[in-house]
Amino acid sequence: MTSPTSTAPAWLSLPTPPTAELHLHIEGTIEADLLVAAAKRNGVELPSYDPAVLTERYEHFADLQAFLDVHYANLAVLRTEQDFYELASGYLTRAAAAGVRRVEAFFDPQTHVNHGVPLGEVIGGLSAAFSKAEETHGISAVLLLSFLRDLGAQAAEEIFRAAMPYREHFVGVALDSTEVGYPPSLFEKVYGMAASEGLHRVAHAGEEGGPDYVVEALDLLGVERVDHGNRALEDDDLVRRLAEDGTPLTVCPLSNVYLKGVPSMAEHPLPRMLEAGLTVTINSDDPAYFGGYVDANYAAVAAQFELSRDGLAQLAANSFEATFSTPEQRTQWLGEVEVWRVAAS
Ligand SMILES: Nc1ncnc2[nH]cnc12
Ligand SMILES: [Zn+2]
Repeated sequence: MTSPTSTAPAWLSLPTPPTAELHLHIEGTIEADLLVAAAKRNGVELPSYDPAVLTERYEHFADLQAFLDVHYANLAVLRTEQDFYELASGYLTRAAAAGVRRVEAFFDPQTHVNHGVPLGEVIGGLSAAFSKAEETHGISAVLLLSFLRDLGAQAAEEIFRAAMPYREHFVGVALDSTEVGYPPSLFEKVYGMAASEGLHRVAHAGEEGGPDYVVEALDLLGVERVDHGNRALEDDDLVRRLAEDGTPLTVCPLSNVYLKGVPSMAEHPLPRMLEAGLTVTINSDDPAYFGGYVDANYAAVAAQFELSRDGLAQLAANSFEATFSTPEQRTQWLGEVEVWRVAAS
C-alpha cells in the first residue's frame, strides 16, 4: 500500500487537515484487540485468537464480497450494549487523533439483530458513545441507519419500522453491503418512508455497480450524497450532472485499493474526479481492515498525487460542506480548515 515516503513534501508531516468523515461503517472500526476480547467474553468462536493471524487475512481480499464475508463473521462477537459502546468509543478516540471534527457514521442494525442482539442494545451502546463525543473528544458525531441491500426491500422496511422508537438517535438512512444484483430501485419505498420522517438519505452506489446504480440512487432514492460513486466516471452525462448539482461523493481511496476496485493507488480516479469538478470527500470506509483511518487516506492520496496544501484543504472543506450539520457548525469547521491551510504554508 502507498504511504508517505521520505521524498514527500515537508508539509505532509503536519497533521491531516481537520476533517469530517462521512463514509465510515462503525462496525468496520473493530480492531483485532476488541475482536478477540469480545469473542472471549461472549464465548464466540474465531478462526484464531492471535490478532496477527486475524489481520493477515485483511491484506488479500479478492473483492467486496470477500471482505464482507470476513467482516460479517467477525461481527458475531458483538453481543451487548457494552460491546457497541466500546466499539464506538474506540473509534472516536482514534478519529480524534486523525483530525476528525465531525463523523456521520453508518451502522448496520440488521447484522446484529440477525445475531440475536436486541436493537435497543445496539443503538443504546453506539449512541451513548456518540452523544458524549463532543465533550470527550471534541467530535460532533451522528449515526446513519444503513440497510443491507442483499437482505432485500422487505427486510429493510421491517428494520426501519423497528427502529422508529429510536428515531432521535439517527439522522438519516443509508444502503450498503453486496451491491451488484441489488440496485437502488429495490429500496424506493423504504427511502420514501425515511423521507417522510425527515431523515437524510445517502446510498452506496458505483463502488462495484455501474453508473446506472448512481443514477437510480439520485432519481429514485433522492440521495443527498453518493457513497463511493467511482463508476459514475463511466457516464459523461452523469458526471456533468453530479458536478453541476455539487452532489458530494464520499470516496474511500484505501478501501478501493484493498477491495480491488482499482488496481493500485496510482490508478485511483481521484485526479479525474477533481478535474471533472466533482465534490470529492476523503474517507476511510472500514479502517480496521483497509490500512488506516482517515488521516492515512489523506496521506495516501497526498503522496500519490502530490496534492498541494490548498488541494488538501479543499478536500477537507468539501467534507464539512457535505455534512448534515448546522450552518454555524460548518462556519466553525471551515474556519479551522483555513487556519490549517495558512499554518501549513
Ligand atoms: N465498502 C463497503 N461497501 C458496501 N458495504 C459495506 N459494508 C462495509 N463496508 C462496505
Ligand atoms: Zn462503505
